[in-house]
Amino acid sequence: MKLYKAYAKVNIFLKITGARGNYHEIISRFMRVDSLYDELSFVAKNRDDAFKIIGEFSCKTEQNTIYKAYIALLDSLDETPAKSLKNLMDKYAVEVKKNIPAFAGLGGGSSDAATFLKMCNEVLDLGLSQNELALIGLKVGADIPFFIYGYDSANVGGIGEVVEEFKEELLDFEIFTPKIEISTPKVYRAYRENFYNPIDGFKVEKLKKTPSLDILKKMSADEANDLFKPALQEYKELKNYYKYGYYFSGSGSSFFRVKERKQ
Ligand SMILES: C[C@](O)(CO)[C@H](O)COP(=O)(O)OP(=O)(O)OC[C@H]1O[C@@H](n2ccc(N)nc2=O)[C@H](O)[C@@H]1O
Ligand SMILES: Nc1ncnc2c1ncn2[C@@H]1O[C@H](COP(=O)(O)OP(=O)(O)OP(=O)(O)O)[C@@H](O)[C@H]1O
Repeated sequence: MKLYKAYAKVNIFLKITGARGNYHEIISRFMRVDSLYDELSFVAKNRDDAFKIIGEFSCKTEQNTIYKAYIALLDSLDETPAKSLKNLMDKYAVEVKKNIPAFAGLGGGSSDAATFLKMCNEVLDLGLSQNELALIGLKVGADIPFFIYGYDSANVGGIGEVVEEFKEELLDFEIFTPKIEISTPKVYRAYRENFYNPIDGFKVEKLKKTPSLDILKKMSADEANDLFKPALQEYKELKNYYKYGYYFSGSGSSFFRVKERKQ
């Protein structure tokens, strides 16, 4: 069966622009990490088994983003395509070769979910547009729309649903992920309680136009990512891993820097 790659991402910058209920509106440059991906495929399974995910996961199937994406997709479909989807998942398991670390700020779970949605759309010929898939994905996680569109680089806004391609060369990253299980809601909560200071529209427009390499030359790690300071506050041990010249991805715990321009 065909292998599908679910790439990781890094957040070159991540600035908060406001609040929306329990969520935060952001402006962030997402870049795909070409060298780090999970591999997903459909493999034949016993018809009697329930929805099955094969792979090394620390969570139950019901909590897996792939399962949540399946439920969200089922909910969005009319009766006939919903039946085909159920039929597909009766016959096949989703096998995942997990390479992207979890709790890493690299979007592993989100990328798996997005890839699963795209696989179903392709295999069942559901005819869903990228916008439709992104909206279904958004119900499962804020990072999923970026992975649906599959751009190398994009400015991501709203809570994650506004994805605008940014044309630039893909960069090659060196990444390290401290073994700290960072909770994304906890970091956002700490930001809201102690660091809340949304940036203005003028700065947003400037950031959106600046190439990623320039951002990384001009900004320090804490200037580039509004979640770095709250993460340091909530996870004191993070400080021991920080190395000068590295940047913080998402809510962590990964740090990255550019290796070289991709040939
Ligand atoms: C940190 C990032 O990964 C950066 O790309 C994302 O902003 C978070 O994306 P994610 O992990 O897919 O987030 P979700 O699983 O949708 O949300 C987890 C929790 O993070 C917080 N959250 C998430 C996204 C966002 N724009 N504002 C938030 O405040 C909310 O408390 C939410 O309940
Ligand atoms: N498909 C999946 N891959 C990895 N972890 C998953 C998946 N589905 C659910 N999880 C659970 O989600 C948590 C971590 O999620 P994930 O791998 O997406 O990392 P993350 O670093 O939080 O991602 P993000 O970049 O969005 O912050 C763990 O509790 C893990 O058990």
